[in-house]
Amino acid sequence: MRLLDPFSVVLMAALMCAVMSLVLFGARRSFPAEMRGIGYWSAALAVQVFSVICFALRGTLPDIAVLPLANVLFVIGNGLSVIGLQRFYGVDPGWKMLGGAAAFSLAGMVYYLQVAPDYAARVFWMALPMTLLNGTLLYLVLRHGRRKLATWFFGTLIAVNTVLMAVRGVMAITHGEAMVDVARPGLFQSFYLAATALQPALLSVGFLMVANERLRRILERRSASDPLTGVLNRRGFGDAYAREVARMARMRQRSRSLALLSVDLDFFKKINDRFGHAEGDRVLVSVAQMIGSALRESDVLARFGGEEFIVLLPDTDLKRALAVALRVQRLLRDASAGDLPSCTASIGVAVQTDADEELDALLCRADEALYRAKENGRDRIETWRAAA
Ligand SMILES: Nc1nc2c(ncn2[C@@H]2O[C@H](COP(=O)(O)OP(=O)(O)OP(=O)(O)O)[C@@H](O)[C@H]2O)c(=O)[nH]1
Repeated sequence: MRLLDPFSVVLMAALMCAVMSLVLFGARRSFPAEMRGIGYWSAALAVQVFSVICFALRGTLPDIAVLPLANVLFVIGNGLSVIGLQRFYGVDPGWKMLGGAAAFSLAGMVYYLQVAPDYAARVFWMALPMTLLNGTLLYLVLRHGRRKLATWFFGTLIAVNTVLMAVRGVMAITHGEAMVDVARPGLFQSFYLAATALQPALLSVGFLMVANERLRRILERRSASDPLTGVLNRRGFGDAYAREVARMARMRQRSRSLALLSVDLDFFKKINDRFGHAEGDRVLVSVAQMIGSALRESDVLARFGGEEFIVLLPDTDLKRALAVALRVQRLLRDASAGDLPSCTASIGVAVQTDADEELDALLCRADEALYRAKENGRDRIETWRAAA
């Protein structure tokens, strides 16, 4: 029973590969530089187009001129997908595996075409590197992919493909040439033909879905952080604060409290004026690191702009908040021996015990305390006190 015409299927496959290759090549520029591997995925598809062209020349040119090349290009195409995914996940690219798989397939193809012609043996031989490469793709997704819908879709496609490659290899040995020759009619042959034709384009869609998911996370992170120091910005801090207050409300314990430190560098304008803006930037980066080193994992550090940092201390009362503020103050003083210009900070401390209080009100109270620290001579810590 012939379900599919091999030539038409192969032609459609080549066209899909070519289009997807162009799509990925164009898309690669719209992704941030830290997202790597997309260019390799595009190259992988382009190589597979050439592989299909070689397969299509079968009959026009002698088998020995086209089949080894077509198969090796198919292996290289799949190998480049592996390299692309390795780079995408930040894993060292396995060039040796790609080279080894290509050499292995070339040797087998030439041997089973020229020396001991055997179609079934060729299919089995080719199934080995293809199963290895697709199995590596699957391993990479399982090991490094985030458990998201896009990853499940991508992983399932790769798993189906890997199983198909392995099954075809086994069937070549157990059932012989008639069962695995795609030029012959048959259900399995047609299924294999359709699946391998769709595979490169479908896998690329899966890869693009995973890449988009990564892009979404990167943009989300960027929109929540301060580009200079890498700590949270006002937006990110607002989200972290809202999460903390919601947690506080859930606990329904009146004794629970959180604290806020408003840390403002003293006479920072002088540092800029004397050493230049770039040096001022370096001081801000180093101050952010210093404050961060004085905090617990659960504490939240942010820079809203300028030379003011805000610290959120969950589950913290006034006494502990003052201890943290003191630690920050000491760290800044001690750092004056380093290569960067030294600076001190004034710190305002406010504590929140009511989960219904708004962030702006808490910030206002911390700022009032900060203002007093500035007024009273700077390089000081003041706590918010209700007006008498
Ligand atoms: N290098 C650098 N400087 C910044 C940045 N943002 C704000 N500034 C500078 O920080 C300085 C803040 O100056 P002021 O508000 O007068 O405060 P100050 O000099 O620290 O004085 P007090 O806060 O009163 O102790 C200004 O010179 C701003 O240009 C930044 O991202 N990088």
